[in-house]
Amino acid sequence: MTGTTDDVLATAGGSLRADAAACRELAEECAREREALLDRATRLEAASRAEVSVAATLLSLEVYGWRVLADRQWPRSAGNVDLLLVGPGGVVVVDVKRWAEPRIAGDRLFRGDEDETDTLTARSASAVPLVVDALSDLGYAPTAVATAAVLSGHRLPATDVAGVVVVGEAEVAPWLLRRGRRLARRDVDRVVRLLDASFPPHTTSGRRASRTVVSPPKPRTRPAPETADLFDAAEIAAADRAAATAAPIEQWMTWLHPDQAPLVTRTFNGPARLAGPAGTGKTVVALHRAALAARRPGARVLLTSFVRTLPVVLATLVHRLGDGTGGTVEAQSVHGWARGLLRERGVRPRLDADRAEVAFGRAWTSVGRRSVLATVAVVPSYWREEIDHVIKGRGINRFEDYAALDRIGRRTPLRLEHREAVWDLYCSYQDALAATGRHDFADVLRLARDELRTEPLEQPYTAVVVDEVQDLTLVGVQLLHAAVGDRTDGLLLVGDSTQALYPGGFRLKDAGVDVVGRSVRLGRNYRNAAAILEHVSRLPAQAVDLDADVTETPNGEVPPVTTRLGGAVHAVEAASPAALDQALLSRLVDAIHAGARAGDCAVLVPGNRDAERWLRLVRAAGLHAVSLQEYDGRPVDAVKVGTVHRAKGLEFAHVAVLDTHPMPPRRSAESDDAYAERAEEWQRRLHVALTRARDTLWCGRVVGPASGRSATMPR
Ligand SMILES: Nc1ncnc2c1ncn2[C@@H]1O[C@H](COP(=O)(O)OP(=O)(O)OP(=O)(O)O)[C@@H](O)[C@H]1O
Repeated sequence: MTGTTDDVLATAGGSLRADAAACRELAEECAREREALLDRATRLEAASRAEVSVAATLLSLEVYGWRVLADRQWPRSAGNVDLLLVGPGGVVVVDVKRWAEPRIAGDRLFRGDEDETDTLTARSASAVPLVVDALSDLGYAPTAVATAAVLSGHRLPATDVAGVVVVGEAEVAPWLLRRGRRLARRDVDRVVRLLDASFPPHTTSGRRASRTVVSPPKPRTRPAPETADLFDAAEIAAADRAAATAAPIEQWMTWLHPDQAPLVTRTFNGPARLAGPAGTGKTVVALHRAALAARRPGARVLLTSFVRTLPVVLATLVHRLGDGTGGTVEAQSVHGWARGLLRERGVRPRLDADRAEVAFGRAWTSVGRRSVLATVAVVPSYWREEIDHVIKGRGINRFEDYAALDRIGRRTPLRLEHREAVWDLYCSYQDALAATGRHDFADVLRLARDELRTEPLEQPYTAVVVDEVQDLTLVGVQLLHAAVGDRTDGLLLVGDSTQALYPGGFRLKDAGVDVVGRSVRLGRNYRNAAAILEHVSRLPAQAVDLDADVTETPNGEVPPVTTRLGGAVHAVEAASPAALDQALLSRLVDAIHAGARAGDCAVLVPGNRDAERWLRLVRAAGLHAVSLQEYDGRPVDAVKVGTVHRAKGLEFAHVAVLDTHPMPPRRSAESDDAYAERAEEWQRRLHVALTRARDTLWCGRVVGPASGRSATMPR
């Protein structure tokens, strides 16, 4: 069959033409792909230069003990880490970003108009567990690992974006140097060795670009800046100086002992209790748990204590621990928090301790003094404590409950007629207080608890961590319990019964808090040098029965063993108070002139008036002094002066304690029971004071006629 001439000419060479068109199309596709690959290569080279530049900046920190592992492979996956940093400030996983227009708005990170926050956090969420996992064998707490995105070629102070520190290249070195000290030098070496093995260097041989990953280049507003001269040696030197002054007593541990580390990540399926003698790291573990809880999505964490000044100090420490990353922890005293809650609910309690004292005086004069209570050989303040701590502190509203109450920790037995008289005194006190329109501390907690019982928090806390719980009343515990409930890893009660400073006690189960099976006792002392611990162990330890029926699982050695050798105890006996003052002042001045840091020294005294007097004395001797009322946990170059109550939960390298008689002066008309109870409280306070000392302890007391007491120490 033949066609027309036109048909023949149109058909001829057709398949070759089609092949040619296909070749041409492929050539154009290759050309586009070539362009894209070249563009990608250019961007990768720039990114690589950015990583080199950041690495070079960080290498300059080697003199400060920082080590840099560059371009590491994730274990069991194709991912990589740009830089892994290990140094005195812990471990930091670094992602280097070479972006043209980074900016932070609110708590989001943008690249131009594009919100990159989720990509940023997703990367950190996949990298951090791998590092934590690698380090867990060494007892390293998860809170020790930070992630940072370094913006190459930009200036930006370190800012927390959803748990990742976003920092300009120029500010990364000062930021690292400012981080609290977390690792000793030999630990840095151990961690580097471990990470080096777990995260091998990325292999470069045989790498091929994949055609499928090639994407058309994104339009750019302007090219990302190449690294300029952003690295400022003066800034680094300043940060290093700041880190050096921050180091001594406020330094924070992330290197937890293997006994402690599992407690940070352990899941408690309800309220939990962390017990153990002074200095065993209870607070450290609690702060790690608070920092970790704050990193969880939707977290709302409260860190609190009965001691007014302690939460501020703890907040400073937890901030150092979390490095300002990973959510916030609210830190407030229990009373401060309760008052805030009441304010929000439109209730304005008028807390007035002085008026309360006057109201009690009236009640005692009109009712108490004429009752059978006047025949009991105790001082009137005993009855005030009975009302504050036993009746109001335990939330008792009905006489029948008080009549049947097991008065834990109270030694003076009260028969029914006594209890009736106490109840009358209580009612009279309440009337007198109501007449003034004022409230006492116990009222504030009770009002807040009742408020929460009527109307629970709209957004309950996800975790509430309570330090020094032994000093909280039963109503206080109920209040905090109501703020978090029985949720998993919610309520954590931290404390040591032997350090209770207030009279009366209760069992947690009476407060409706069940910690059975979730109560752990720490036993290894990290604070007190051996000589100090030995000295303290000679004092009788008096425990109020906070959770008598809870079996604590020992975690570590019991009885406590110290991890710090050496230390020194100076026991001074003077013939008069003036001679004792003089002895301590000379000691302080000599120690500081010999090179001791004023900020590492503390003078602990029994009462507020003694504290004011000692502030004046120290200043008159030409030294700087700061009241523990004002101390917020940040390093200060001044001798810290305060009462034992204000020193709770704190520690100092050198501590001087005044009035270290093992027994209080006996008051006239005080029964044996009443004196024994007061002596127990006295000894617990002394115990708290002495156990604040890390390296040296100075104990002073007046002996002989001026003291009115015997100087014998119990054996
Ligand atoms: N694993 C550890 N390694 C080294 N030091 C540690 C460790 N754990 C805790 N410490 C340090 O021991 C000291 C005591 O810890 P912490 O204050 O937590 O004790 P505590 O049990 O709360 O004491 P207290 O009941 O007296 O308040 C602190 O200086 C803390 O940094």
